[in-house]
Amino acid sequence: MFSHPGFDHVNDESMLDAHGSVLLILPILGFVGHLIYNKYAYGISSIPGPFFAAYTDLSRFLVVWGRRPERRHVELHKRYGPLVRLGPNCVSVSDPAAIKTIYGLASGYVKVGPTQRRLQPSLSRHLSKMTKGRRWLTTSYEGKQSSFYTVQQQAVSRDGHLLQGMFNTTDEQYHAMLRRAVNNAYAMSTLVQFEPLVDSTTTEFFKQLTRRYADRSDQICDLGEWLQFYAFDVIGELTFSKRLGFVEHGTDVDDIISNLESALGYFAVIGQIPMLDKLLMKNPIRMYLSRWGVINATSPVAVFAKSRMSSRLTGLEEKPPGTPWTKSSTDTSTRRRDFLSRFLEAGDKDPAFMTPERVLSLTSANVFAGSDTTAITLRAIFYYLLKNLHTLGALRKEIAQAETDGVFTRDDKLVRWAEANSLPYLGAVIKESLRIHPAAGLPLERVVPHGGATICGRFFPAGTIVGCSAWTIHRDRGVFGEDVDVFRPERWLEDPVRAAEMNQVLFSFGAGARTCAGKNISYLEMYKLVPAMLRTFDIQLAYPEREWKLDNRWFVKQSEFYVRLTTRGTRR
Ligand code: HEM
Repeated sequence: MFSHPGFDHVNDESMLDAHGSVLLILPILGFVGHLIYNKYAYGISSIPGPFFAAYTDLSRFLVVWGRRPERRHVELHKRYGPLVRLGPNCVSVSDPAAIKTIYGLASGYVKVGPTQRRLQPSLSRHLSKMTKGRRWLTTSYEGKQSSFYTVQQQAVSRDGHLLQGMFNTTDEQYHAMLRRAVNNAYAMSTLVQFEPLVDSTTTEFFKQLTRRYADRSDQICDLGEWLQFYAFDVIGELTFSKRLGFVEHGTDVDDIISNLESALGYFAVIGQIPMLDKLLMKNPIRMYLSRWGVINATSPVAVFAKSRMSSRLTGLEEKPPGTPWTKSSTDTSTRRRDFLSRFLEAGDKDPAFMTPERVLSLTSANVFAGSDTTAITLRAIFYYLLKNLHTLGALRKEIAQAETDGVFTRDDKLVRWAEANSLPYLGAVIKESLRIHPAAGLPLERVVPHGGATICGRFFPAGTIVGCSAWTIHRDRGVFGEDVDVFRPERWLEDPVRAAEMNQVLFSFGAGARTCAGKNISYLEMYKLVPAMLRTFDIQLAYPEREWKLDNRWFVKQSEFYVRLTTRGTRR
């Protein structure tokens, strides 16, 4: 056979070129195929949304990365209507009527969410036969795949053991048992017993503000930061009977605020592409290094909660997870009626279920879910009052009237819960602040249950991630009125029927089985602090022409909220 060396060379080169091209083209084809699959395989291709959102979760990842997703979500719903596709398998819903459907007690929507491919049922059944039901090949929406909420489960010990708390657990049965065991601690009827714990922090808070800022023309107070110190110390008092020292020292004790902030930023962004969590925070190598003591992967919140609990309990550090701890029998503080003592009582009733680790998870959940959120709402209350001076005037008038009527019975300027509760305008201010600036700034994701569901007249296959965000729900003009962008507490007082309707869809605390456990506690804090603060100080914006800054890392945190303080009446 004739063969010319030059030709061989040419053939080799073209073979190589062909191989190279195939190697290049195959991944491109795979990638394009993957994008097209994303667009059509989830059965929601007709839901409108930004172009790239249908093809890749990178789209919503970048929106959250930009730190103002709540603003973007409001814009998107204005443009596309009540249903917006945020990702290949993720839909944001802004119709208030959908709250009942998605979050209703018997709705069957849960916090578990798939990130792996969800196959159409027929294809899934077929593949299941082919693979003899092996799950890893036939990914379904059931099971414990990573999701927005599992990203938030953090390591509780160096061995990488994850803490399943009330807020972040995706096991609904476990959640129901946990919540049932401690529901009493959060009940309205226990609030009165918590009052002294709130009062002691409030007294210290006013003492520090007076000493550092009041009546000093050279001193500007970062009220936003101080309200955060306050909220953290209150949660410390309520949970551990131990103020954590934020207010006394005017500083971020043990860097817990900044640590929590970083964690929240991570949860928000990585929660959009949850499988990244396995490469980053829950990377097996990272966990391995932690087990070997090279790094420490334990969550700062868990470390913080553990160290606060250690003075009340012995043997916490040494025992492996799951073994009971012993209460220090000589420590009378265990009898205090704070959250920890209530959780421990639940442990006495059912030691097999309420293990030390679960008590730790409950105390951590309080710190995680109850500090930043309350600080954010308190900031919103004061900021909007100061930006809308007529509302501040109306609230001051109500407080002055209560003063004249002898409603307030304490010798200091603090206000009892029952007294504050009798102030309707105060209630309206709090509700309006919760409406206009909800703490949680992302859709609260849930998974459409078996059989699929109809939302806003559209069918969604089982496994679709759907969620409402308070930021879009609260801008529904049908429910809240045409002036949704205006801070107007009066809307809550004008018409009782309308107010009841608004109350029904106020979504700041979520809804249904996973609604905020600490809602009553946060009302207790807000109802007590706001009138007491206004009775103690005159407050003015230091820079009335400036706006605060917002940063949405799951919770929409405000900064640059500066005020001047003047003491009212006689100093205490
Ligand atoms: C104004 C203050 C607060 C706001 C706006 C708020 C908001 C929320 C929201 C939106 C959820 C539901 C999250 C979801 O569905 O994914 C939630 C859950 C939760 N919150 Fe709050 N919260 C506040 C204060 C508190 C306080 C003070 C505590 C503790 C004392 C607390 C403890 C919890 C817990 C334990 C959960 C999980 C409930 C469950 O899944 O059963 N929160 N909160």
